Amino acid sequence: MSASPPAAAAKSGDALARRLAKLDIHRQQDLLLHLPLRYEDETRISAIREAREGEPVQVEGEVESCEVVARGRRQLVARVRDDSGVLVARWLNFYPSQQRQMAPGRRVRLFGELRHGFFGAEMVHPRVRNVDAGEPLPEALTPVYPTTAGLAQSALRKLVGRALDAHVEDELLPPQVLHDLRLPTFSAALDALHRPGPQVSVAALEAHEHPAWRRIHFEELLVQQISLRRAYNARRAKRAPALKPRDQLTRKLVDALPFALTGAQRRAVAEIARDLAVPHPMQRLLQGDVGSGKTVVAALAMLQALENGFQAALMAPTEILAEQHWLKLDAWLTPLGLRVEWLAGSRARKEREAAQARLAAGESLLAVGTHALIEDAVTLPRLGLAVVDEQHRFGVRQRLALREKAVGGLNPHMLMMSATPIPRTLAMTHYADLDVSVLDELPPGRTPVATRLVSDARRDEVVARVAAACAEGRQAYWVCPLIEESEALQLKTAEETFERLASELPDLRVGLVHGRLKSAEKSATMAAFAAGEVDLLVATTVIEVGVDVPNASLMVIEHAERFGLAQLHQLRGRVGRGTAESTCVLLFAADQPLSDTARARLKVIYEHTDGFEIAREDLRIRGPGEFVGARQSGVPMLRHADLERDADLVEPARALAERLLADSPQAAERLLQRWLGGREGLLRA
Ligand SMILES: Nc1ncnc2c1ncn2[C@@H]1O[C@H](COP(=O)(O)OP(=O)(O)OP(=O)(O)O)[C@@H](O)[C@H]1O
Repeated sequence: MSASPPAAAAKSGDALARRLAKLDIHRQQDLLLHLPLRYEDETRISAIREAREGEPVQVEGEVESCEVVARGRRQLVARVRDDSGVLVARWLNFYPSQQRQMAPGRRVRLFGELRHGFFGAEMVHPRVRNVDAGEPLPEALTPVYPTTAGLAQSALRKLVGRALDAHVEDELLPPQVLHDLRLPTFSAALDALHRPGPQVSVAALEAHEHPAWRRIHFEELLVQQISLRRAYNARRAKRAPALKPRDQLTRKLVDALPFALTGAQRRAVAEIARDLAVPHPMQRLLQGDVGSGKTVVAALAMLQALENGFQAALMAPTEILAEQHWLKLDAWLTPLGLRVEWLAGSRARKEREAAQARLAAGESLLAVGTHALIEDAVTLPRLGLAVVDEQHRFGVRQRLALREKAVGGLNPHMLMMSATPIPRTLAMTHYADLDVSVLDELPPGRTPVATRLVSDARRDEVVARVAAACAEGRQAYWVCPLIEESEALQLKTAEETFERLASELPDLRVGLVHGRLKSAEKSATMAAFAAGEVDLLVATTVIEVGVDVPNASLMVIEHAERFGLAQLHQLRGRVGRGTAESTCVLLFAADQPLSDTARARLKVIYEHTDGFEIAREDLRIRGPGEFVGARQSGVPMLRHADLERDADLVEPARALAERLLADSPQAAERLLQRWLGGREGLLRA
């Protein structure tokens, strides 16, 4: 895009190129997709006397006078007259060129907001255009583009205009799709957005409700699908060990379990088993609602690797969670004669080194741990399956690091697990490069958790309820108020809550866990709670995921209005895991009004128990951002499309992406080029 020499031109061309690069405009055609933020209507002229206040208008008249007034700060003050009256225009900071534009006798069009003040009509800092009498008005609305310092709207408009003039129709979508979805062609959409005619409603354009926008949204979603699908295909072309189902260890585990697998678990196990048997790396996301039983599904997948002489490892983001998994796997697999190695920061160095040595020598085939698993000292030479729990809490690099523990170019299969249900549109747009298994069925015998919303003015009654539940031999959680701004304050609050409850409930054995405790203390307290030696566990959100104590039947969450929906759902999921009737009490602050969002969240959690439903509501309330850590996942970000508004376009985009990749790979490639240019690699890094 930079101008050609001579030197001076080249220099200013470079500066321009740098500014454009800031807007992510690197090629001529990037200008086409640099779409307006809003529009100004310069297609009509208002009479000064009749011009409406409070909205941008254009007036035209002759400059009667123009002078620099030094009243405090220097101002440029001009009077402009049309047939209906006079208007005063003012500039606080001005250039000599502006003064020249406003020379008395010149004819001007002023664009800006007009006020009818005490001294008559006034405009502050209007935009000025010198015109000849009778000069025609522009036929299109004036687009206003996102820009950057040093790049004027007018310059950007010219560049876009030139790119549009040079653009030749380059329709890459099949006519049938345009017809079915009632979309304009690419060129027509660009024209409509960059140069909308005067009859088009500015409001509809700015609200992205015009068919031209729909075309852009669809194409952007399509490009995202193509890009994800290509990544998927590229991965499936790589080689991985074929881990055939041999039904030896897996059968033994299924027979030994104290429960029968649910239908959903059996389905997921079969999907995974099929993937593992293929000599290409699996990349599957296992999504399950709270308490749906993901761990056993992971265990069966790991055993399939073992049956084929390969190792398997499971990594979880927190020590509490990793330890829970380890305890479960250890209890299930030790009876089968298997050793499960436990790798976490808190383990004594000697024990850790011994475990690492057994894994490195291939004597041990199974490892469970935290980030400790991806430390340099760890090798898993025959790693055939890497399982990552709560995968969105890890960075891309960490997930890859686990896979790279294998040696000799071995490419392990990956199973990722998430306890945060993700709405379907979001899964399709962010995880289209993964296969997804869903556990949408809870083990039988669970009674739904009753949710109560209680004002904290009635805290005493809630404390009494805790006492009653524990007197019946049940256990309870009390979740401390969340204080995101300060970890120190969070700690103090947790300790105070603990002390207060311990003194209010002298007959109960009360424990405390929070993020700042040493790992050994944390796991001792958790173990005591699991063993029924602690009645009431006061905790911060460290217990959010994975904690599984079926005898706990009461959960109290203080200042529930401060928690996010996914968090509340996860926390509530800590109870109702046994057969006893369980209750979750959401205490909310009585002394201050709830924000609309907080109220909406509490209503959703009160009304719904299904995680997928809650996730859909959550998406509606706060948008997709926090669900998936989109930036981390390396998926190209959507600039124009909106998953909520354009939900109906996602499925057609997915279908067309697959079709294009199969039947017209060139069109798919050109779409990627059009939208991402050479940047796809960067975005996916
Ligand atoms: N089919 C089943 N029938 C009965 N109990 C089951 C079944 N599957 C798993 N469980 C038990 O249900 C509990 C929850 O299982 P698990 O901890 O794997 O859930 P999870 O999906 O990880 O949930 P969370 O994300 O809430 O931790 C465990 O105690 C587990 O042993």
